[in-house]
Amino acid sequence: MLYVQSIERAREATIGREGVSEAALGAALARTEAALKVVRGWHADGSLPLLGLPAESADVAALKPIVERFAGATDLVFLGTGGSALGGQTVAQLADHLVPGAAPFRAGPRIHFMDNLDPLSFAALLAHVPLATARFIAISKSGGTGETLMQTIAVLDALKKAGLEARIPELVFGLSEPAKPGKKNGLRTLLEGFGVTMMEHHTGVGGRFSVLTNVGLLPALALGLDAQAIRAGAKEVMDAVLSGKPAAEVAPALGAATALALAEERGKTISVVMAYADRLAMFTKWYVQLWAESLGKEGHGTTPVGALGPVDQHSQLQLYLAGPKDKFFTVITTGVKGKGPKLDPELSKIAGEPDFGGRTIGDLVAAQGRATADTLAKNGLPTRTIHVETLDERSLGALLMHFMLETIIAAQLLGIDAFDQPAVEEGKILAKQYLAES
Ligand SMILES: O=P(O)(O)OC[C@H]1O[C@](O)(CO)[C@@H](O)[C@@H]1O
Repeated sequence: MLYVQSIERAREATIGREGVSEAALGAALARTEAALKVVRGWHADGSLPLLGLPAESADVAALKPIVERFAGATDLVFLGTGGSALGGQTVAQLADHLVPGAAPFRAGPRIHFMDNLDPLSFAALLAHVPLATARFIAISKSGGTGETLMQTIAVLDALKKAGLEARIPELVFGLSEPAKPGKKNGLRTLLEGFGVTMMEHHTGVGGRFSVLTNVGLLPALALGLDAQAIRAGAKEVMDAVLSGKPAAEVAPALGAATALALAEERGKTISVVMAYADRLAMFTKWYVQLWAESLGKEGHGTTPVGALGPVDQHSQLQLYLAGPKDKFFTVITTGVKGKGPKLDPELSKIAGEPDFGGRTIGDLVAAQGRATADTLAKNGLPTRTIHVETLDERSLGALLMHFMLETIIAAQLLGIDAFDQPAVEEGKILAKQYLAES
């Protein structure tokens, strides 16, 4: 198994009355059998293409010629937001993207995910990025997201003003849904007008579920990662779902049942995912969108919170341990024992920490992850642990698939559609209206 999940510290039998009772978990698991059946049916009839992706590889191979066109680039600038950026960034962290201490020294092109629209940041990018040697990749499933359209227009304009208009088809790439009669796709129309190569966003895979498509795997390949291994890891989890085993033995099903039972029985309306690895920081942000946008409907949903260990022990843990008992915790650890600098015994003694001597930084981080899970449990707070011994493409693929399946199964249990986000549209329309009036 690429990861090991345990819900023992979420059970009433282990932690007391804030934990899920056997009866409530049993009932949720019984409902989960039906949800699993639905998911297996969707896989069999192909009606949810995401479920078949882990077994595919031809589409990944087809990205090679695009990635070859990035060769020699000084900068790769990804334009896009939400599901069009979070999966790519999550995967890119395996190649040290946004990893303190490592990111500035990584070989290869500089990576920019301009996912948040901030005028000062975007102006800074355009002022500093060498336009002639950068590649710009605009990603939007709908092709109508205001942030992405604005960024793309600004880039095209900058290229034109720099006398690079003739090179736009070489420097700019697009990724969006195929043209549909009667459906506006501003990004596609704009870029095609400049002769830009357009890649197709899978029509059957929603943005926040798109990390295993070209949306997440193009950045992976561009950073030299093994995209097929990401798919292979995801396939192991999908295979477990298809194995026909009972829900209690299928990790994403057990996770969904536990989360839902804790929300219903014990009022755990906040789901904190705390990962003890810098390279999982974006994973927690990806999870937040996935869980929030998929389940926050019709008065349902629990509020996802991403946290990073050990740093957030020094900001959030006090609240988690002594604040309202409204949270379900997931602590994700990796096999860091023995990793990193080994500490000098003499210096450790002088610092008043003789036990640090001969130990590695990874030894401490491993101990901290374990201690946090145990402390939460000792305080009667329901905690699931997920351990990934080796964080690499395969295990990340497995984690991504686990959480996508857990979310889909949770939506089934709640009787809601995991794949739309109708409430967000209202604000988008209003913002465009205010802009027109300004
Ligand atoms: O990929 P698109 O269509 O630009 O959408 C970006 C994001 O905006 C949302 O539609 C929400 O506003 C997300 O669901 C999506 O991931």
